Amino acid sequence: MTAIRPRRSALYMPGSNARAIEKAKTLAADVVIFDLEDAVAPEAKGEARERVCAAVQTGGYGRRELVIRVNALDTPWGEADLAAAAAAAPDAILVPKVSSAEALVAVGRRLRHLGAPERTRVWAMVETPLAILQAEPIARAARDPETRLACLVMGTNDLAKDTRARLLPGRAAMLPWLMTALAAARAHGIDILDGVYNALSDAEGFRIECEQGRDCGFDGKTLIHPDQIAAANAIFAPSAEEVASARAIVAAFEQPENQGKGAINLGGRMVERLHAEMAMRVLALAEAIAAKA
Ligand SMILES: CC(C)(COP(=O)(O)OP(=O)(O)OC[C@H]1O[C@@H](n2cnc3c(N)ncnc32)[C@H](O)[C@@H]1OP(=O)(O)O)[C@@H](O)C(=O)NCCC(=O)NCCSC(=O)C[C@H](O)C(=O)O
Ligand SMILES: [Mg+2]
Repeated sequence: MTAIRPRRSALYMPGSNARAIEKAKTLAADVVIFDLEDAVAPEAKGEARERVCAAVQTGGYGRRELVIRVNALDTPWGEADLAAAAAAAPDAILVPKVSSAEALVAVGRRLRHLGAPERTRVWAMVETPLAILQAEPIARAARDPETRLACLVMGTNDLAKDTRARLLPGRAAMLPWLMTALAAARAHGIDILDGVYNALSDAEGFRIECEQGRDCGFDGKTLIHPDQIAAANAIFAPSAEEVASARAIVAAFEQPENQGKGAINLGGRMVERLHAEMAMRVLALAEAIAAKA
C-alpha cells in the first residue's frame, strides 16, 4: 500500500490576507491552500502572488501540505501565477475551473517548461458543469505522469453558480455530482476533497455536512475558517471503534485456522478479505494521523 497523507482539513486563505497566512503556521489543518483566485480582488492579485510565494519559500508550516491556488491560465493573471508558483515549489498547485483533461496536460507541460520540481503536484478543482460531465477523463489524466495530477477538489460554490442548483441542507442537488467526481477519482487512484461550507457560525450544519462527505467517501473537506478545522480533523479520522474493529479483522485473518479462508464469521458478521484490505487502510490512516501529532 502506498503511504497515506492525511488530508482531513484543507484550509483556504486569501493570498491578500497577511494575518491569515501567518496564523496558518499555528493551525491544525492538514493542508493550507493559499488562494490567488476568487478570494483575491483583481487589484490585489500581484501583491498576493508575491506574499504567498514568499511565505511558501520561507516555510515555517511544519508538516502541513502547502498548496497554491492559481488563477486559471486563460485569465490575465494565470501565466504569472503559474510561473511564480512553480518557482516557489509548494507541495501542489491547485488549478481552478478545470473542464477537460487537455487543460491538465497543458498545465503539466507548462510546469515542466518552467522547471517546477517533480515534488510539486497538480490538484484540480471540479467546479464547472463540464468538469462533472468530463470527470472520468479528468481523473484519468492522473495516469499520465506529465500532468502530475494527485487530487481533485470539489468547488460547490461555483457549481451552484453555474448550474443554479441550490446549496441546501442535505445537498440533494449536489450529491450526484459529488459522487460522480468521487467515483472518477477512485477509479484512477487519486484523492478527492469535499467542497466548503459557507455558514461560518453554523457548527451543527458543518458537522452534518462533514459526516455526509466522509460517508460519501471523501478524504477530507475544504474549509474557509480556522473554527472548522477541529471538527473536520475528528470526523475524517478513523474513530477509536473503527480502529479497534480494523485491528480485530486483521488479527482474525492472521489466525492459522483462517489462512485459507476468503470469508469468516467474526462476532456474528461476515468478514471477507476485502474487509481486511479496508481495515489495513484504516490502520495506515490512523498511524499517519498519529505520526503528525
Ligand atoms: C470568511 C472570512 C472572510 C471571515 O473573516 P473574519 O470575519 O475576519 O474572521 P474572524 O474574525 O472570525 O477570524 C478570526 C481569526 O482567524 C483568522 N482567520 C480567519 N479566516 C482565516 C483563514 N481562512 N485562514 C487563516 N486564518 C483565518 C483571522 O485572521 C483572525 O485571526 P486573529 O487576528 O489572530 O484573531 C475569512 O475567514 C476568510 O477569508 N476565509 C477564507 C475565504 C477564502 O479563502 N475563500 C476562497 C476559497 S472558497 C472557494 O472558492 C471554494 C471553491 O472554489 C468553490 O467554488 O466552491
Ligand atoms: Mg470556485
